Amino acid sequence: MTPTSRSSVENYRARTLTPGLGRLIDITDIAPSPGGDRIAVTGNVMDSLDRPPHPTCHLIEVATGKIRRLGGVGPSAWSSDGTSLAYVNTPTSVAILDTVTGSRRSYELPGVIEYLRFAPRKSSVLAGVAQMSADRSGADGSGALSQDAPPLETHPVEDSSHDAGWRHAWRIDPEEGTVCQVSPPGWNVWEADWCAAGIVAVASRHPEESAWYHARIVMLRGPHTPPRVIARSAAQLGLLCASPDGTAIAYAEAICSDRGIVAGDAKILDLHSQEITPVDSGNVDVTSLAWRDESTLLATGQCNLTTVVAEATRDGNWRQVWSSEQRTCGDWYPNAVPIATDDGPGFAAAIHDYGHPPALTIVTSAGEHTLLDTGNPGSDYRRSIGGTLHATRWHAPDGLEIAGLLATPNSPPPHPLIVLIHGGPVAAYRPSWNLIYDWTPLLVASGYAVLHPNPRGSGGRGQQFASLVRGDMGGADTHDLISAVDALTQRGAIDPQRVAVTGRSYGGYMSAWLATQDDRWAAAIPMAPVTNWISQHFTTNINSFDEIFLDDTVTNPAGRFFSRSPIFFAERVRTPVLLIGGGQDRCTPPGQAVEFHHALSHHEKDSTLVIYPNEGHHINSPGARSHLLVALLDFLDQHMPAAGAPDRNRPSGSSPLQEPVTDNSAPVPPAAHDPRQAGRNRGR
Ligand SMILES: CSCC[C@H](NC=O)C(=O)N[C@@H](CO)C(=O)O
Repeated sequence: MTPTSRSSVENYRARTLTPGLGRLIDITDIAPSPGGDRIAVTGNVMDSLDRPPHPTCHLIEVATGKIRRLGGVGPSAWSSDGTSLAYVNTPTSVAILDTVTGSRRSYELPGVIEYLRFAPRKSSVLAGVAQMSADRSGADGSGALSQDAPPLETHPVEDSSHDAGWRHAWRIDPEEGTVCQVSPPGWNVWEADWCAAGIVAVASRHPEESAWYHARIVMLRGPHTPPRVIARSAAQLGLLCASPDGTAIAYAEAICSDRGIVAGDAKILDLHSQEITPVDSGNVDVTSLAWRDESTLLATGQCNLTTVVAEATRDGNWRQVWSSEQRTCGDWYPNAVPIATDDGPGFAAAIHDYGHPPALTIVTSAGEHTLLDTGNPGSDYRRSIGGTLHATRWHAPDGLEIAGLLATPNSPPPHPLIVLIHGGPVAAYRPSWNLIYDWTPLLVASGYAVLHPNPRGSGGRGQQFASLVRGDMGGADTHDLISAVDALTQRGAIDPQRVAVTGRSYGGYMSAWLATQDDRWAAAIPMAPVTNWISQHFTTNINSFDEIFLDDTVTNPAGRFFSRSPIFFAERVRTPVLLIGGGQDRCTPPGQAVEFHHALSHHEKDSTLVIYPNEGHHINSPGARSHLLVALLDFLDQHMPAAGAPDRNRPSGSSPLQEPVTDNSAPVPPAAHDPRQAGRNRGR
């Protein structure tokens, strides 16, 4: 670790984060009251630079913008008369606040509460409860849900005592003061909502993450009766919500690679007639659904790089009410919720773009009204050093147009380039504040252009486009990425001698794979990668994923489990490789990075391995994150220094990232981020 990169990262973190300490820095859940006069908001607050942000609920008065901190960890739900607000108070308890009297009662549940739904016109609350041993989704960072459990001493996915935790639906009855499980044993409930006949759910017969890929929509019939299946799909099912009168449900049918990252075709199922009406959203992949009233849904979606908000009626008609190619809302994908306003029906969303962090905004036909802006001098500073983001398009060798977002320093081109490949593969970039990973502004400020490509298989371009990666991972999408580098070179935007490839999860797989397929890369940095689909199949908690997306069986020796695994082509690699993994990752276990490192070392290639013992699929703790960024900058600087990168001979403090800050943070405690396992092999 060079002191220069270290001080760059520490200064970057201090200057971008310190001004936001103690304040909301993002918005993760928005719940408007039925009358639209108040909005319950959950967002993250960071108290100190060396602790991860924590979620907190707030209540905002729409007329005045007055904000009250409720505490709790969210999310929340309103009763239909607007007099009660339920919110997750601690990970395992729900608070129900009487907003008229101010009194509050708390209900303890036997696990981690993931979502809440108030029964229409009643006081009961439905809670989705996951047992402590249940897995987080890969999209949520993987690892066990239990925050307090000590890190496992053994390799987590090989620990046979690890019992997959179940997820169940529970009912809280405030009038009786009781809580009870309402889903039957033997059925795992991923999502649920009230309906006229009881409760509808996305459910599967097994609790493991892998079972989600085959989940169905069921009608729950109490804790002692098997549910009745009411909808199934060859793809995945999500975004379930029931109409306020409980007579219909809306959901999305989508090709998904991750639980919680859903973009697809919206459907409405009439629970009485059993008739399913497709919503005609055209080229828009639907990413969130919420009923405005008995007959109208507010839907959000992505169409290529554009974010779309629309209203859909029960007969499947679609009317766009807002769209932007420059701004977006939501987290992994666009998200917005309906709100009643004096100007008529509107929507509330956390709107952001590459230059502005999320701002809670109410949008009506009369215009936009910002209620809460999470911007602060730290985000202003980040904008000032983060360069410019442009949409860019190129053609793959087979003629298919591919789109992406290119972030460039404000210095003249050509720039050294980092190709930052998103995970999934069915996810997508759009012009958002964090561009999924939150690394781009630092890389741009260090002198690198960063390409965020949406190769075939990405979300937001329809189910046919998403399906192009099924049975062909590491196939045509490889050429979508290579052709991007060719196009940017031809346009004079980048220096082809200094191109790195990186990404996490599926992006980590593609980074390792590209290093085996082409020698043009100056550096490859696969993070949480898959490098051997065969061992991945037997160690991951989502082995349905590889079967679906390789469209093959692990026992086929001539099949894609072999032919698309980077490890079997390690001898071809000419690129220096830095492999990163999380010790608690159950999605792409750390063994995937370890195996590739050993294979590269066996062939005397230049490989470095860093495993963070206490991290999951995402590297979240501030210490490990800082270590990762320093390792990344050092590796890039070593193999493809940026012209505008800090000059090693320049005195500290003379580059934008090294200016001393007045309110500096404490240095990162070394014990928090010392990699347990780090190896280096200097190859030929
Ligand atoms: C390559 S195996 C699984 C990869 C994972 N997708 C499914 O779980 C993945 O790429 N996750 C992304 C999110 O899309 C990530 O960034 O973690």
